Amino acid sequence: MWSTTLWSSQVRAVHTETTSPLLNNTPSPVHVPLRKQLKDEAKKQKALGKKKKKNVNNQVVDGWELTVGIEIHAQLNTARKLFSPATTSFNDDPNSHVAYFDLATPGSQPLFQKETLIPALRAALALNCDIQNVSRFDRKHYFHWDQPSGYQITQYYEPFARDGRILLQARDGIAAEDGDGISVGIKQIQMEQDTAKTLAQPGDVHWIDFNRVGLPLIEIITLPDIHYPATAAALVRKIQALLNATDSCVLGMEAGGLRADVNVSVRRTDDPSTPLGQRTEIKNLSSFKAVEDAIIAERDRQISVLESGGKVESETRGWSIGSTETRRLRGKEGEVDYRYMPDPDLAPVIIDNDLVNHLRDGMGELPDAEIDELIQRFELTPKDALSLVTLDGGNRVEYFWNVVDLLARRFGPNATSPEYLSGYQLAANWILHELGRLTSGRSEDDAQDLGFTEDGQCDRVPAKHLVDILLYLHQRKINAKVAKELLWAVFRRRIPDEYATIETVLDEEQLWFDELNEDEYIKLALEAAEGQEEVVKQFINYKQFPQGKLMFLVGRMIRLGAEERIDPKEAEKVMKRVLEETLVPAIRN
Ligand SMILES: Nc1ncnc2c1ncn2[C@@H]1O[C@H](COP(=O)(O)OP(=O)(O)OP(=O)(O)O)[C@@H](O)[C@H]1O
Ligand SMILES: [Mg+2]
Ligand SMILES: [Mg+2]
Repeated sequence: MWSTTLWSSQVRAVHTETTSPLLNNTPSPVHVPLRKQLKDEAKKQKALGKKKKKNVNNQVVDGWELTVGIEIHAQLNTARKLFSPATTSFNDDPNSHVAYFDLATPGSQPLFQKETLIPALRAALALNCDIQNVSRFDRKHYFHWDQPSGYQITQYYEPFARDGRILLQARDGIAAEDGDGISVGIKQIQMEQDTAKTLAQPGDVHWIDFNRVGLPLIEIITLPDIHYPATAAALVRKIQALLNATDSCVLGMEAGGLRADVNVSVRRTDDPSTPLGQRTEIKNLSSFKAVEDAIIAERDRQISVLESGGKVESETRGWSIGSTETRRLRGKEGEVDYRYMPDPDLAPVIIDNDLVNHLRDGMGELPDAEIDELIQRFELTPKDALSLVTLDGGNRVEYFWNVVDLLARRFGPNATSPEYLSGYQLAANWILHELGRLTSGRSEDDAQDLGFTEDGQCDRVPAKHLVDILLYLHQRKINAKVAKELLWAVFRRRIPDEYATIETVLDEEQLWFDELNEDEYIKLALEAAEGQEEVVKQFINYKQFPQGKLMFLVGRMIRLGAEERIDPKEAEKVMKRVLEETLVPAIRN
């Protein structure tokens, strides 16, 4: 009876005259993908030749204290909607996953989908919350086309999780003013329904996609514990990483699976007894940068209002990428406007301690512990370790672990001994930087996702191919240039079928590194220095070692020799030794 394909791939047009003052999701202008917005903005800035004030230097305004509290809405990783058996979908045909209840069809009733609790509980545990054994659902009323029933079901009076905490460390990218770290309180987490998606069209037409209506969300509400814009962005980034790591939410901000509302207030620092200032709320931010930029803009706006004798109004504001100002959307609705009431159609949610303990035991390693492990085991920099864990929603680090396993197998019984450390480091470096380069693209065609899966597979660059390339490079059987070309060939699927393995490619194309032997390097160094007495003289009694001159001579070596037989690092070493032991003494005498 519950149809999940109520409207098959149709988009209905709705004509509107007015918009509700209470609408939650303000209709967006004609939809432009985030990636394109970011690109366009970069172009615009470039064209203007504008140098923006760096955010790093803009964390504090003398005489004022900023206070921020954040509400994060995240889509739970579940198969079904919160109160209907319609399946969840991303990017499917519009209105293809809609049950009667989702449209508030008369006679339909909510059916709580219990399994949606599992990812919600995992998220709450990762944020150190107290799970409430009893919680309830309430109705929050407002009238807008994105919510057909006229109310959103949420948890207002009794949320399922309270009193959590998240620790932010310096390596998470918090403002320098916060020092080594800061703990931000989580006031509560509640489950609630998502709204339908509105796609504004030219003219007075809005398309509505009800696939999203009723999807399960959690709203994570922090205490107003944040005082610097960069720390706010770091908090959202870290919560996203935690939600990904616990599989509570699989989509990040860029994919629209996570949205943040920031609440901003300011107060003068001269009298510490003054209460917090009046907050305004900026809704629906969809990137970490937008979080930081919008807070800075709103802080500065409030300060100038107050400095000119005005009063900050309680209001809801908006922000668009690339702007320098927030804009008023509407006065902030109060609790009275929403007419909250317990939902009489839904029973209380009872959560047993056994379930909570079971989930806590099965949580696995959280990002902080994983970053510590990467730093300790492979001596990665905190920055690289953090990037590895954060990129691709945590999928890239899974790929790294797969590569580590394969490498260890190839290194043999002593795989954990220090002599192989540089091999694992090379892998981390390549997985972060060289693989990153593949998609940041030489051409538009390359600008695509590498498509890492949750279990760390990558169809475009299979781990076994990468391991072959890295091993040959590490053993100096190929040089870096060939290694990079091979990576591109793998990525672009340019390796012909008959070349089944990397080894056959190297054989067939004669790409093995046939490095010069020591005598040949020395001969080449001497040859490169011929007729360069003036340069060689710079290496006698220098104040600062003339590295530039050394590299000039190395450059000559590479041009004179067979480039594919030279390792530039080795050439540099030999050149330096030849200068010190032969060429300089010859001039001195
Ligand atoms: N003076 C203040 N300055 C900055 N932030 C504040 C201040 N007072 C409260 N906050 C923050 O504002 C947020 C309030 O969120 P909450 O969901 O409780 O209410 P709401 O914004 O009225 O609800 P909703 O937007 O979901 O309808 C919290 O993150 C809180 O920490
Ligand atoms: Mg809220
Ligand atoms: Mg709010």
